[in-house]
Formats: sequence, structure tokens, C-alpha cells
Amino acid sequence: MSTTPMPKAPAAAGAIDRLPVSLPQLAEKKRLGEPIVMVTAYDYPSAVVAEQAGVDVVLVGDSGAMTVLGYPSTVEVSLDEMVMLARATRRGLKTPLLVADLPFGSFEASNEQAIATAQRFVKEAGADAVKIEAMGVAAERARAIVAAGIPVMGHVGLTPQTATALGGYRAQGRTAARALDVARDALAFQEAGCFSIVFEAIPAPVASELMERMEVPVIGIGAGASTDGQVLVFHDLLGIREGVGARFVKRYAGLMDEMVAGVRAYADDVRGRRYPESDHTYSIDPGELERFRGELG
Ligand SMILES: Nc1nc(=O)c2c([nH]1)NC[C@@H]1CN(c3ccc(C(=O)N[C@@H](CCC(=O)O)C(=O)O)cc3)CN21
Ligand SMILES: CC(C)C(=O)C(=O)O
Ligand SMILES: [Mg+2]
Repeated sequence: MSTTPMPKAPAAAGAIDRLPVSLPQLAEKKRLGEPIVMVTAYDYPSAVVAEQAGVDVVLVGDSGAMTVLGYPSTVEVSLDEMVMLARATRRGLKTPLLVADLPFGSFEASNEQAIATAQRFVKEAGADAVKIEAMGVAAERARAIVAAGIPVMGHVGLTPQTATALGGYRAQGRTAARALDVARDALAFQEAGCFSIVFEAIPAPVASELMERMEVPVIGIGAGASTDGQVLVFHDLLGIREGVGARFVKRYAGLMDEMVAGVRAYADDVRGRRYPESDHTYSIDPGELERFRGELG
């Protein structure tokens, strides 16, 4: 008896070409005590690197303002610039969850503004979720974005967008009163429906105490080893930029040195007439060359 194979479903335009890590999978990792790995990316090649390295979550951080756009801080970057970085990143990703930072000035004014901004990241850049830094109205904005159907990650501790008020890029929660501020921010985000929270630059014992109250996965950066996962900035861990002086940075490569050495070697070869070699050039049929010479006169 012959079996008739099921006809293949036609590949519909806009068919799902990506099955990202899901929010329940992250919650399950927390439950099982399996560390969650997050890294930033800002463009197509960094996304491909994160994809191939097998990370769980990719963050298009507003740190890109500094690492790839050269601004002196994260507050200068525009929403349009962040959306462009997120779009490029998305093109290089298949598996990791894609989270985009809401930049300074793109969500504070109203819940409507916050929802419209989050929707741009989802509709124009294919982001799976957005991240929002703690500040006065942030938990209320997070609740509104979640109610509009977009998952939100909270960010507490050192929040670079309001660093001026925090005394600069410095660790937070180092007094009982300031640690209580961090605790309130974290619990407010959790209560607002955030699926995950970032703890940045707080003492490890403070983070560890807070972990007993956190029901959602917590990703740490300079918050010690008790969090459910870790995040680092791509350029910091690969040694592509001068560090920002953050204590938590661990360098796993020295790519800036390698890149400068590569470009310098190229410059030396051009100046020393060692590049290009014959392998790098195109040939032409001798008859055609002869005709060309004749016609050129
Ligand atoms: N490339 C990059 N990586 C980052 O991690 C990052 C950025 N950019 N830009 C925005 C913020 C700034 N970040 C920082 C910067 C410094 C510390 C830090 O550990 N500061 C020292 C004090 C340094 C001083 O005295 O000036 C501290 O001990 O608190 C932490 C996070 C994290 N963010
Ligand atoms: C360091 C992470 C948490 C971040 O917000 C960023 O890279 O912008
Ligand atoms: Mg950020």
C-alpha cells in the first residue's frame, strides 16, 4: 500500500522564521537554578556572534549610545537611533529573546507615550520585550506597557539614564536607606508585571537578600552571584572599547588591540606596496586588452 505524503504547507509570506527563547523558559531556568545568559548587541555582526555563542537573551542596550555611537553618556541617544540598532540586531538573531532598552525621554511623559515607544520596538524592530530603568514613573509605565501586551524587563540599582541624580556611574544601595530604595524599585517592577528584572551595581549581600523576595528571573550586572543570570556589555567583555571603569567587567578577549593591529598591518602593506598581490586582481583576455588599447588611442 502506497502512502500519500501530506502536502507541505506553503511557506506563507511573513511565516514564523524564528522561535525565540520564551518567557516561560526563562522562568523555568530560574526554578531549576540554571543560570540565564544575557549579553548586549547593537548590530548585525554582534547579533550573529551572540546567536552562535548560544546566549539566552540579547539586549539592545542604550549603552550602545556610548559603545557604538560614541556619545558621552546614554541620555543622548534618540528613539530612532535605538530602533535602528534594534532592527539591525534582529536581522542577526534567531533563538535568543530580543530585549530593547527604552531610551531616556521616550517613555516618561505618559503611559500613551510609553506604549507607543514599546510598540515601535515590537513592530519596526521585531523586539520580543523592552527594558525600562527605575525612576519616578517607571513602574506605572511598565504596568501600562504590559497591559498593552508587550513584556517588560525592569532595571534597578545603577540606572545610567538618571546617573546624575545618583552621583554618577557608581554602585548603588550601599547604605540601608539606599538599599531600601533599590528594594522598593525592584518590588514595584515585579508588582507591575515585569517578567524579569536587572540588578545593576549593588552590593552582593543586598542582591542576595532581595533574591528571597524576587519571583521573576533576576539578571545581575555587578550584583554578585546570587542572581538568576548575568549580563555584560558586548564591547566590555570582548575588549573592544576602553572600560567605563566598572568593577564588574571581566574581559574575555582583547579585540580592540587585534583590530588596530589588523588595520595597521593593512596600512603598512599598502604603503610598502605588498598589497594588493596578483591573487587580489582581475584578469582580462589579451585580445580584449589589445582592442581596448587601440580604441583608447
Ligand atoms: N560599555 C559600557 N558598559 C557598561 O556597563 C555601561 C556603559 N557602557 N554605559 C552606561 C553604564 C555605566 N556603567 C557603570 C560604570 C561604572 C561602574 C562602577 O563600578 N563605578 C565605580 C566607581 C568609579 C569611579 O569612582 O568613577 C564604583 O565602584 O561604583 C558601574 C557601572 C554601566 N554601564
Ligand atoms: C548593562 C545593561 C543592563 C544595559 O542596560 C545596557 O547595556 O544598556
Ligand atoms: Mg541600558
